[in-house]
Amino acid sequence: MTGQVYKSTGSWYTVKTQLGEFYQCRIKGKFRIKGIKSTNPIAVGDVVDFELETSNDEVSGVIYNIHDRKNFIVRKSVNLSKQTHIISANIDQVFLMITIDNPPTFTSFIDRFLVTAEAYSIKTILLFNKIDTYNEETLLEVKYLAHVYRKIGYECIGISAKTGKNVDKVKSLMKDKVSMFSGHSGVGKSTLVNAIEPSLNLKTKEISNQHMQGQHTTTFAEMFDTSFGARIIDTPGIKGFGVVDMDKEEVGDYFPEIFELKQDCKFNNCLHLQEPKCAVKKALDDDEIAYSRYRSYVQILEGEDENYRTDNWDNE
Ligand SMILES: Nc1nc2c(ncn2[C@@H]2O[C@H](COP(=O)(O)OP(=O)(O)OP(=O)(O)O)[C@@H](O)[C@H]2O)c(=O)[nH]1
Ligand SMILES: [Zn+2]
Repeated sequence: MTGQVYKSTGSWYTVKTQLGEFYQCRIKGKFRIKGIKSTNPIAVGDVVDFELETSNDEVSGVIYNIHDRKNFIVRKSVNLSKQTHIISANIDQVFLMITIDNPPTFTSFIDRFLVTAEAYSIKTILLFNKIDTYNEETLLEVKYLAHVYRKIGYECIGISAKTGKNVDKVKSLMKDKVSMFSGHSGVGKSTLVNAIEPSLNLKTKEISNQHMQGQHTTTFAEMFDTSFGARIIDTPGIKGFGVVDMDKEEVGDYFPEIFELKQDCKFNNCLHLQEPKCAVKKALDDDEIAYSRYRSYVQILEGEDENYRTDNWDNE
C-alpha cells in the first residue's frame, strides 16, 4: 500500500492511503537519506510504501520504502550539532505572513526567509496581513514592499485574516496543494488558518498555546486536510525554516534579480561587492535592484545574521 505521512510522533507514523484510510505505521529496518544525518528518517509529507500486519487483533502498518522527495525542510538540532531534524517533505508552497507593525516584519527577515525557501525549492507567496488596521502611511509601505517583491517574481496579496478580506484569494491558491504558513509570532497565522477552515480551530489553538516549547523539545509537524481540497502543514514552534548552510558563491543564486544579472558581471565568480564592472552594482545604482534586497544579500554573505537567528528565528 502507498500513502502519505500526516503525523509522526517519533516511532509511529500516521499514514493516509489514496482511499482515504488512516493507518498507524512503524518503520522496518533503517533508512538512510544521502548526505543528511537526520534524527528522523521519515517526516510529515513523505509518501511511503507499507504493508499491513495484525497482532492482537490490531492492524498496523510497516513502512518499507520512501518515495523520492520533491523537497524537504530541516531544522538543525541545537544540541547535537551535526544532526538535523526533517520538519516536513513535499511542500508545494509556503505563505509568508508579514505585518508592517504589531509585530514589525523587517526586510532582512523576509529576504533571509526567501533565500532559504529558494534553497529548498519551495515557492513562497507573501501575505501582508492586518491591512484592516493600517493607516495611509502604512498602506503605502505595503504597496512599496509588494512592488519590490512582485518585480522579482513573488506573488503578493494584502489580506485581513480578521475581516476576511482576500482570504478567498488565498484559498484558491491553496486548492489541491500542500501549504505551510510562516511568519513572526503574532502576524496572524492561526487567525488565517481558522478563517480558511474553521473546523481546524481547535488544533491551531492547541498549538499556539504550547509556549513552553524550549530548545530541548522536539517539535513535530502535522498535516491537515481541508474541506476544499487543500492541505496544510502545521509546524508547531517553528515559525521559520531553520538555516541552510550555503557557500558565498551560492547566495546570489537565491536572489532571483541577482541571479538574473550575474552573467553580465565581468568576473564569473563576482560576489557583487567591490568587483569592477559588476552588473549587480550597476543595477543597484540605476535603482533596478532594491537597496533593501542588496543590503540583505550583503548581510547574509557576511554572516551578519547572528542576532537575527537567535532573536527571530529559533526562539520564536
Ligand atoms: N486587526 C487584525 N488583527 C488580526 C488579524 N489577524 C490576526 N489578528 C490578531 O493578531 C493577534 C495574533 O494572531 P494569531 O493568529 O494568534 O497569530 P499567530 O501568527 O498564530 O501567532 P503565534 O501563534 O504566536 O505564532 C490576535 O489577537 C489576532 O486576533 C487581522 O487581519 N487584523
Ligand atoms: Zn557582480
